[in-house]
Formats: sequence, C-alpha cells, structure tokens
Amino acid sequence: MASNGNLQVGTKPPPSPSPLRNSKFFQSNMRILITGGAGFIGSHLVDRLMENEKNEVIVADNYFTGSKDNLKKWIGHPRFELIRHDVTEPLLVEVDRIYHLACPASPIFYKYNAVKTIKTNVIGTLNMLGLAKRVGARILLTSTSEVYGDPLVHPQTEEYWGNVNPIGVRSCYDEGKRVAETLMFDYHRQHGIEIRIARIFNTYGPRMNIDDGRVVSNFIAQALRGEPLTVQAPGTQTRSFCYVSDMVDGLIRLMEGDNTGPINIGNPGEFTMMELAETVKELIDPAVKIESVENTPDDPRQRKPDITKAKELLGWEPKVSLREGLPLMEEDFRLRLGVAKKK
Ligand SMILES: NC(=O)c1ccc[n+]([C@@H]2O[C@H](COP(=O)([O-])OP(=O)(O)OC[C@H]3O[C@@H](n4cnc5c(N)ncnc54)[C@H](O)[C@@H]3O)[C@@H](O)[C@H]2O)c1
Ligand SMILES: O=C(O)[C@H]1O[C@H](OP(=O)(O)OP(=O)(O)OC[C@H]2O[C@@H](n3ccc(=O)[nH]c3=O)[C@H](O)[C@@H]2O)[C@H](O)[C@@H](O)[C@@H]1O
Repeated sequence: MASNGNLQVGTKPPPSPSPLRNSKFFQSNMRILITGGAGFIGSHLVDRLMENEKNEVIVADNYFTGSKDNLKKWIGHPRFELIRHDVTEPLLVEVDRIYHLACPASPIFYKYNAVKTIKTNVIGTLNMLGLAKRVGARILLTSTSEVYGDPLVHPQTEEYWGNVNPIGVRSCYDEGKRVAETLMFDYHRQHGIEIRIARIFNTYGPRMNIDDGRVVSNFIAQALRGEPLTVQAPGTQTRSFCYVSDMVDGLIRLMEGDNTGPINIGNPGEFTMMELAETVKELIDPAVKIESVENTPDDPRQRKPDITKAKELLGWEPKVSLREGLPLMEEDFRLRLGVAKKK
C-alpha cells in the first residue's frame, strides 16, 4: 500500500485488477492509458513506455494542443492504440495504469478557453478517477508548480500550500490542478485508489509546439526566425527548466514507486528570463535583438523546485543541463522550420 502519512484509519485496500493479473502464467501485458499522450510530454512518455515489450499503450487525446504527428511512428503498432477522446466525457477501457496528462499546458492555450480548462482539470480528473476505481488501475496526475502560485516560499517544497489567486486569468489552470490533486487524495482515502501526484516544473525539449507561447519555444523560434526575443517585463522573474527526457524518467519512477506524492519533479537550475534570452542569443544567433514587452496578469515572479523528495524517494534527479538541452531543442526546431544552421 502506497503511503505518505495522509491516510485516514480504515482506508479500503485498492480495488483488485482483472483476475488475469493474478494468473500463475501472467501473459497479458501491462495495459497503460495515457490521456494527453499526443502532446509534448505525453508523446515522449509513449516513446519510453513502448520500449518495454510488456507494455500495451493506449492514448486518449482531443488534439486541442497535441497532434497525431507526435505519435506517427507508433500508429499501426500491435501494442499501441490511439483514441480521439475528450476526458470531460467518461471513458471505459480495461487498463492497469493511467497517466493523466490531458490538459493544455501553455498559458496562451489554457487561457484561450478558461471554462474548458477547468472542466478538463475537474471533470476530466473525476472521469479518470472513476475509470481507475472501475478497473482497479493505478493513476498518476501531472500536476504543476503553478499550484504554488506566486510563491512566498523559495525554493518550493511540497509542504508549501501556495499563494494562488482564486479568481485570476490563470486560476482555471492553477486552481483546476489544485482541485485535481484534492480529488486524487479523496478517491485515495475514500476508495483506496492507488494514486501518484507529480508537481511538474517548466519542461522543454523537442516536439514543443513551435508557436506555443511558452518562453523556451518562443525564444528559440524567434532566434531562428531572426526576430527579437520578447522578454516579458520585468525580465528578472525566474524559472527552472527541466529537459523532457529527465521529466519522463521522473514520471515513470513515480508511477512504479510506492509513494503517492505530491513530489516536485523539475530541474533546480534557476534563471531569470533575461539570462535565458542571453543564453539563447549566444547559442543560436548573437546578432538577434532582445526586446522588453509587457507581461500578463499574475505571472509568478520566481519558481524553483526543492527536489529533496524526488532524490530520496524516487532516486531521481535531472541529468540534462539547460546548455545541453537547448541545442537539442534548436535542432528539432531547425528541422521543423526548415532553417539550416549558418556555416
Ligand atoms: N510542459 C510543462 O512545462 C508542464 C509543466 C507543469 C505541468 N505540466 C502538465 O503536464 C501535462 C502535459 O503537458 P504538455 O507540456 O505535454 O502539454 P501539451 O499541451 O503539449 O499536452 C497536453 C495534451 O492534452 C491534450 N488535451 C488537452 N485537453 C484535453 C481534453 N479535454 N481531453 C483530451 N485531451 C486533452 C492536448 O491535445 C495535448 O495533446 C499537462 O497536464 C500539463 O498541465 C506541463
Ligand atoms: O512549470 C510550470 O508549472 C508551468 O510552467 C509554464 O508556465 P509559465 O512558467 O508561466 O510558462 P511560460 O509561458 O513559459 O512563461 C515563463 C516566463 O517567461 C516569460 N515569457 C514568456 C514568453 C515570452 O515570450 N517571453 C517571456 O519573457 C513569462 O512572462 C514568464 O515569466 C507552463 O506553461 C505551465 O503549463 C506549467 O504548469
């Protein structure tokens, strides 16, 4: 039984999975559902899980921000299935694991239809927990460092309750993810569902949407197009950036470990947005300009994960530094934009 000290007395044991899993000759595969698996992190997670012959992977995605193109190498594979499905509608599939990633991650996209974003986080998570209860699956939620809001505690530990605006333009996402975490623990305490919660910090890498609006994808696309890098004021705000392969490794370790979380998964390397712009400029095009533009409401001024729990409980820490990761993302964007490296 997973534990994190939060369990009430008398919690029911987790629901039993299909009798097949208890058979002496266990032949069936581990059946894994990934909601949002056509997205940036999700498609890299599919790649890693499909490497294991024992895994069958099912992706459910509504393609709001993801695309089939991210999964083209798996379509038609006997151990892979792709379903066009919106998690705000119930889904019934017999699975053993659920990685629940379905939610737009870019602020531009999650603000575009705020009501849909909070529906996805609340109703979508309710539907996935209902599925986990129905089929006896273990479920992992990709929560976010945004649950800490504009943090007054720095770096952020998992015990910090956050400083979140409940009625702002980011609340559909920040509060939506907080409610999702609440639902996860309520199903865990009330129904014994096996839960895992990852609080993901800013993640970057190949397959991010090029015009996604997030800072790393914006700066690299702008530098490759010879456009000014748009540093949103004040430019001294900080973020900590985790390369996608490290993120995927952390998510799998959390799912297959025995701690419910929440556990911060991110790279504690903290940079101001101006420092990030200067690094991208140096790496891609020293001639590119940097311009200051206005920011959006409620933008957190600082963000840096305390990853003590990830290190101690998951044996995980990031391996790829920003200076190692950015060139890998540049190569992907050059390929997709058709922009050759200057000799
Ligand atoms: N990338 C980051 O920096 C970051 C940081 C913190 C948390 N996260 C979380 O990780 C998860 C994946 O993020 P990402 O960066 O891959 O984002 P992404 O936008 O690339 O992927 C999200 C996927 O979910 C799908 N989706 C959205 N709403 C859906 C719905 N209602 N039904 C079905 N599918 C739906 C999208 O089409 C997309 O494929 C999200 O839950 C996000 O909140 C990401
Ligand atoms: O890691 C997280 O938990 C969160 O990180 C990001 O949220 P945010 O940090 O706001 O993402 P960006 O839009 O990339 O902004 C990062 C910083 O860069 C700045 N920025 C953004 C874009 C740009 O062109 N220029 C720029 O300076 C923003 O003002 C902000 O201060 C993701 O979008 C969220 O999904 C995720 O939950």
